[in-house]
Amino acid sequence: MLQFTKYIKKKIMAANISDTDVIIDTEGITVPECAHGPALMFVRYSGSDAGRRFFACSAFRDRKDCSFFQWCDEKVSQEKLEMKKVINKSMQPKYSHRQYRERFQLVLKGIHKNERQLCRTCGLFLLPDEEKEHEDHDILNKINKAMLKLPSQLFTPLDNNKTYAQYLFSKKTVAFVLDQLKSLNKTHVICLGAPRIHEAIMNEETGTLKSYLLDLDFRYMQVYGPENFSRYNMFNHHFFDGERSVKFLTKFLTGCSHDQVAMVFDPPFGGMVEALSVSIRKISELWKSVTKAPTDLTLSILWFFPYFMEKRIIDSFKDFQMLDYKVDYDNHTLFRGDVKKHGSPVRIFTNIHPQKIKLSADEGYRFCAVCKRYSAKENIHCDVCDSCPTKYGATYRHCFKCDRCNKPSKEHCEVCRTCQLKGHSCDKPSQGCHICGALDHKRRECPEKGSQKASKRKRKWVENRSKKKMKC
Ligand SMILES: C[S@@+](CC[C@H](N)C(=O)[O-])C[C@H]1O[C@@H](n2cnc3c(N)ncnc32)[C@H](O)[C@@H]1O
Ligand SMILES: [Zn+2]
Ligand SMILES: [Zn+2]
Ligand SMILES: [Zn+2]
Ligand SMILES: [Zn+2]
Ligand SMILES: [Zn+2]
Ligand SMILES: [Zn+2]
Repeated sequence: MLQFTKYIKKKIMAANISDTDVIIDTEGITVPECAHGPALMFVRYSGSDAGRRFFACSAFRDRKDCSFFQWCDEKVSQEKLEMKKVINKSMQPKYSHRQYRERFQLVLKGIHKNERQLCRTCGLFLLPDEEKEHEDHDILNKINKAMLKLPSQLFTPLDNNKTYAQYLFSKKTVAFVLDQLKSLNKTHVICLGAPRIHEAIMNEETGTLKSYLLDLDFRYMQVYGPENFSRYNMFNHHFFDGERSVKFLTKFLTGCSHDQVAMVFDPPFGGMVEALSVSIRKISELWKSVTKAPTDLTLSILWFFPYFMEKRIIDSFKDFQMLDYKVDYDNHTLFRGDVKKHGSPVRIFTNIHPQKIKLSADEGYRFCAVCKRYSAKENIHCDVCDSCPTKYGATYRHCFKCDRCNKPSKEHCEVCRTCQLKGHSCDKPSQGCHICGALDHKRRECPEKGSQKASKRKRKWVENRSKKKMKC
């Protein structure tokens, strides 16, 4: 299982540090749309088409799930454009938000609880005469009103990592998040890709919190009206109901003070951080303009992501910090093996001061007076680094050659000039810049970018490593 978890980690990192980059700046370019709104523009750096730009689906990372693909320099025929329109339409949900709501009201008020049915295969609450169309499907019967208040438990989790990656928080994590929001005096929460937090807030009896859900999952259009839910794509900031949704979200935020709002954000881990960052900034701008927040303030965000993506988040959001709290999921079986040993690898990244987010002593967290934050019990303060440096697993050990703390399973390698796992291969850099090989930046920030000497330099660098390795 440990090996399997490593495999998943590699895949998540590969989605973000691959030979393909997303190009955010598309000003002056006509961006085509797939069924999930405007496509993203990418460039690949290797293979026969290296350097050629293309458009692909922003939401789904497998062509099997959304086949949209178009070269940026391609002339698309009218016939193909028409065909794409037909495909996009066929991939939309069966009903509009209004129609889903009307159907749901009929189910709620017109059908006795013993007769109420949900087709879990289609994610659709059924009207009386529709049963036949779903004959071979997975049908849930006898749905009472209490069950309808917990849609995230009724719907089958869409846990394909390349599409919805629907991993749902455990009860404990939901309670933790709600407690934190309350103690931070938040009243309005934007749940971006966090249906379970939304559901818990909607069911809260005290009513101190209000929530607005933004999610790609069309099934929630049945349960929540537009005043609480909009179908939204977090990779291209696309509201499927356009301005109408923006108006509802604006209305939700209207009247509350800027510091009463927070956003809880749990995206698919394989998604591109750069694209997510753009959407976060746009939502933040909306919050700023509606609540008239001072320009130097930012929307309070709790972003759930694996610890090994820390650098990528901090690169985009300098004021974010990673908390030690280990986020627990109900259906994240992929992480189970390691979770038993070390706890979950998923953390919270936030721009809220970590001191304000109290972690329970009962679960082993303690307050580090030097760092002014709560740290996990294994995360012992290092006086040399002047921080609590352990990210995951056993307590990190200080390496004076690297001048930082590293995993205890690693030891310093004179060839790589960093701490590496025993038995690693010195000539295969697992991370770092594809152009010059340095570990402290990505291809995008490489000073050698665009230089003709770059590949020569990389070749030389690899050669040197191999020579050193032989000497070693
Ligand atoms: C990792 S799950 C998070 C669920 C959360 N842990 C909870 O329990 O509420 C990812 C969520 O993002 C949603 N999602 C996936 N792709 C999306 C996209 N492109 N835009 C918006 N939401 C998306 C999924 O439907 C799912 O609810
Ligand atoms: Zn698509
Ligand atoms: Zn069905
Ligand atoms: Zn510390
Ligand atoms: Zn240290
Ligand atoms: Zn070292
Ligand atoms: Zn090495």
